Amino acid sequence: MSSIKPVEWLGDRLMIIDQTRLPQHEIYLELADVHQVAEAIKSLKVRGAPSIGVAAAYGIALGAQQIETQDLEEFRKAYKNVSAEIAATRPTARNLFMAVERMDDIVGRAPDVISAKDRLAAEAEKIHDAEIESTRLIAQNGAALIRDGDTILTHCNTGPLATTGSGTALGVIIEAFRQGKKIEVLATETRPLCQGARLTAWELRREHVPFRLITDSMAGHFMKGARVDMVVVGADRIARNGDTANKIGTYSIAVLAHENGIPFYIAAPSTTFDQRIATGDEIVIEERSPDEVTHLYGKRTAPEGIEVCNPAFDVTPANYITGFITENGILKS
Ligand SMILES: CSC[C@@H](O)[C@@H](O)C(=O)COP(=O)(O)O
Repeated sequence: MSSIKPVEWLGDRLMIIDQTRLPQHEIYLELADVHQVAEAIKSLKVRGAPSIGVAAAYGIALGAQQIETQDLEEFRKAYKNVSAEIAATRPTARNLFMAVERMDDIVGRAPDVISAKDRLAAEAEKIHDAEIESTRLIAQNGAALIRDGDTILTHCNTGPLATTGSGTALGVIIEAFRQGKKIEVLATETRPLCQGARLTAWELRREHVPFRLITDSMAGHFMKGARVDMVVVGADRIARNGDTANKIGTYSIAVLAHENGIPFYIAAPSTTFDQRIATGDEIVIEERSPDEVTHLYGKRTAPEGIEVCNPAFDVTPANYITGFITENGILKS
């Protein structure tokens, strides 16, 4: 089985797998400029906090490469637009802003245009390599929490597609399975865009991990019946006090886990932790198009002309979180 490369730097363009077309179509797209990268992030062709951060870094490196001047001040002015275009794509994932800040810092310190461009490309590769290594360690650290015979519930998609590496929550699950533990997974559909049904189901099947797909509203039913031993999900941004933004629906699952005495873990690299914000109240929640709610797989399911809410994420208060599985070990909440 070939390994998935959700984001690949080709030196003068970026290749991604179009996650909006999975699982029916495995299509790779070549993105030739920063505008195409920004559009791919906005439209979720590339998605999941670590993958967004990696694509953002390469997008900025690509945009900078295409600035034609040799004058450093002019270059820095044009670079600001490149960086701002990427920063404006999606507001919630900390990884995106971590990447933007690191790239901005490189430009601020470069002595000339040629070295700025070279160092930006090198920095993007460094960010990419670090996410791959972090998720490898997260998978190992988290797998130790899983016992033989466990049923694990997960939400959204947090595998290789979402991370460019082993995955966060899904990486933990896949690693436990590879270690020979007999586990079963309950994967939620994850409305409105069905990252669970489309992407997690695709990734688990590729890995031959036994799983069953459930709709989001079935989670409580399975937890109450003592048929879930552990919940593990990913994160888009974690505040200093441990409040965690993740895919919409995560908060409901955390409350249900708490009510039923089931451990609830967040798996995330240090690049998702935001030291600048004290609590989850400061996290900006992305509001996406109403079409994502009124339509399912491109087909309208709701009447025309109605009011719709579509927050892409919610915040789970730290007191519902048993612990954080990171590359540096398990942090208790
Ligand atoms: C390892 S990915 C962690 C999160 O980014 C993931 O759980 C999630 O919420 C993804 O949301 P998405 O809107 O699909 O980018």
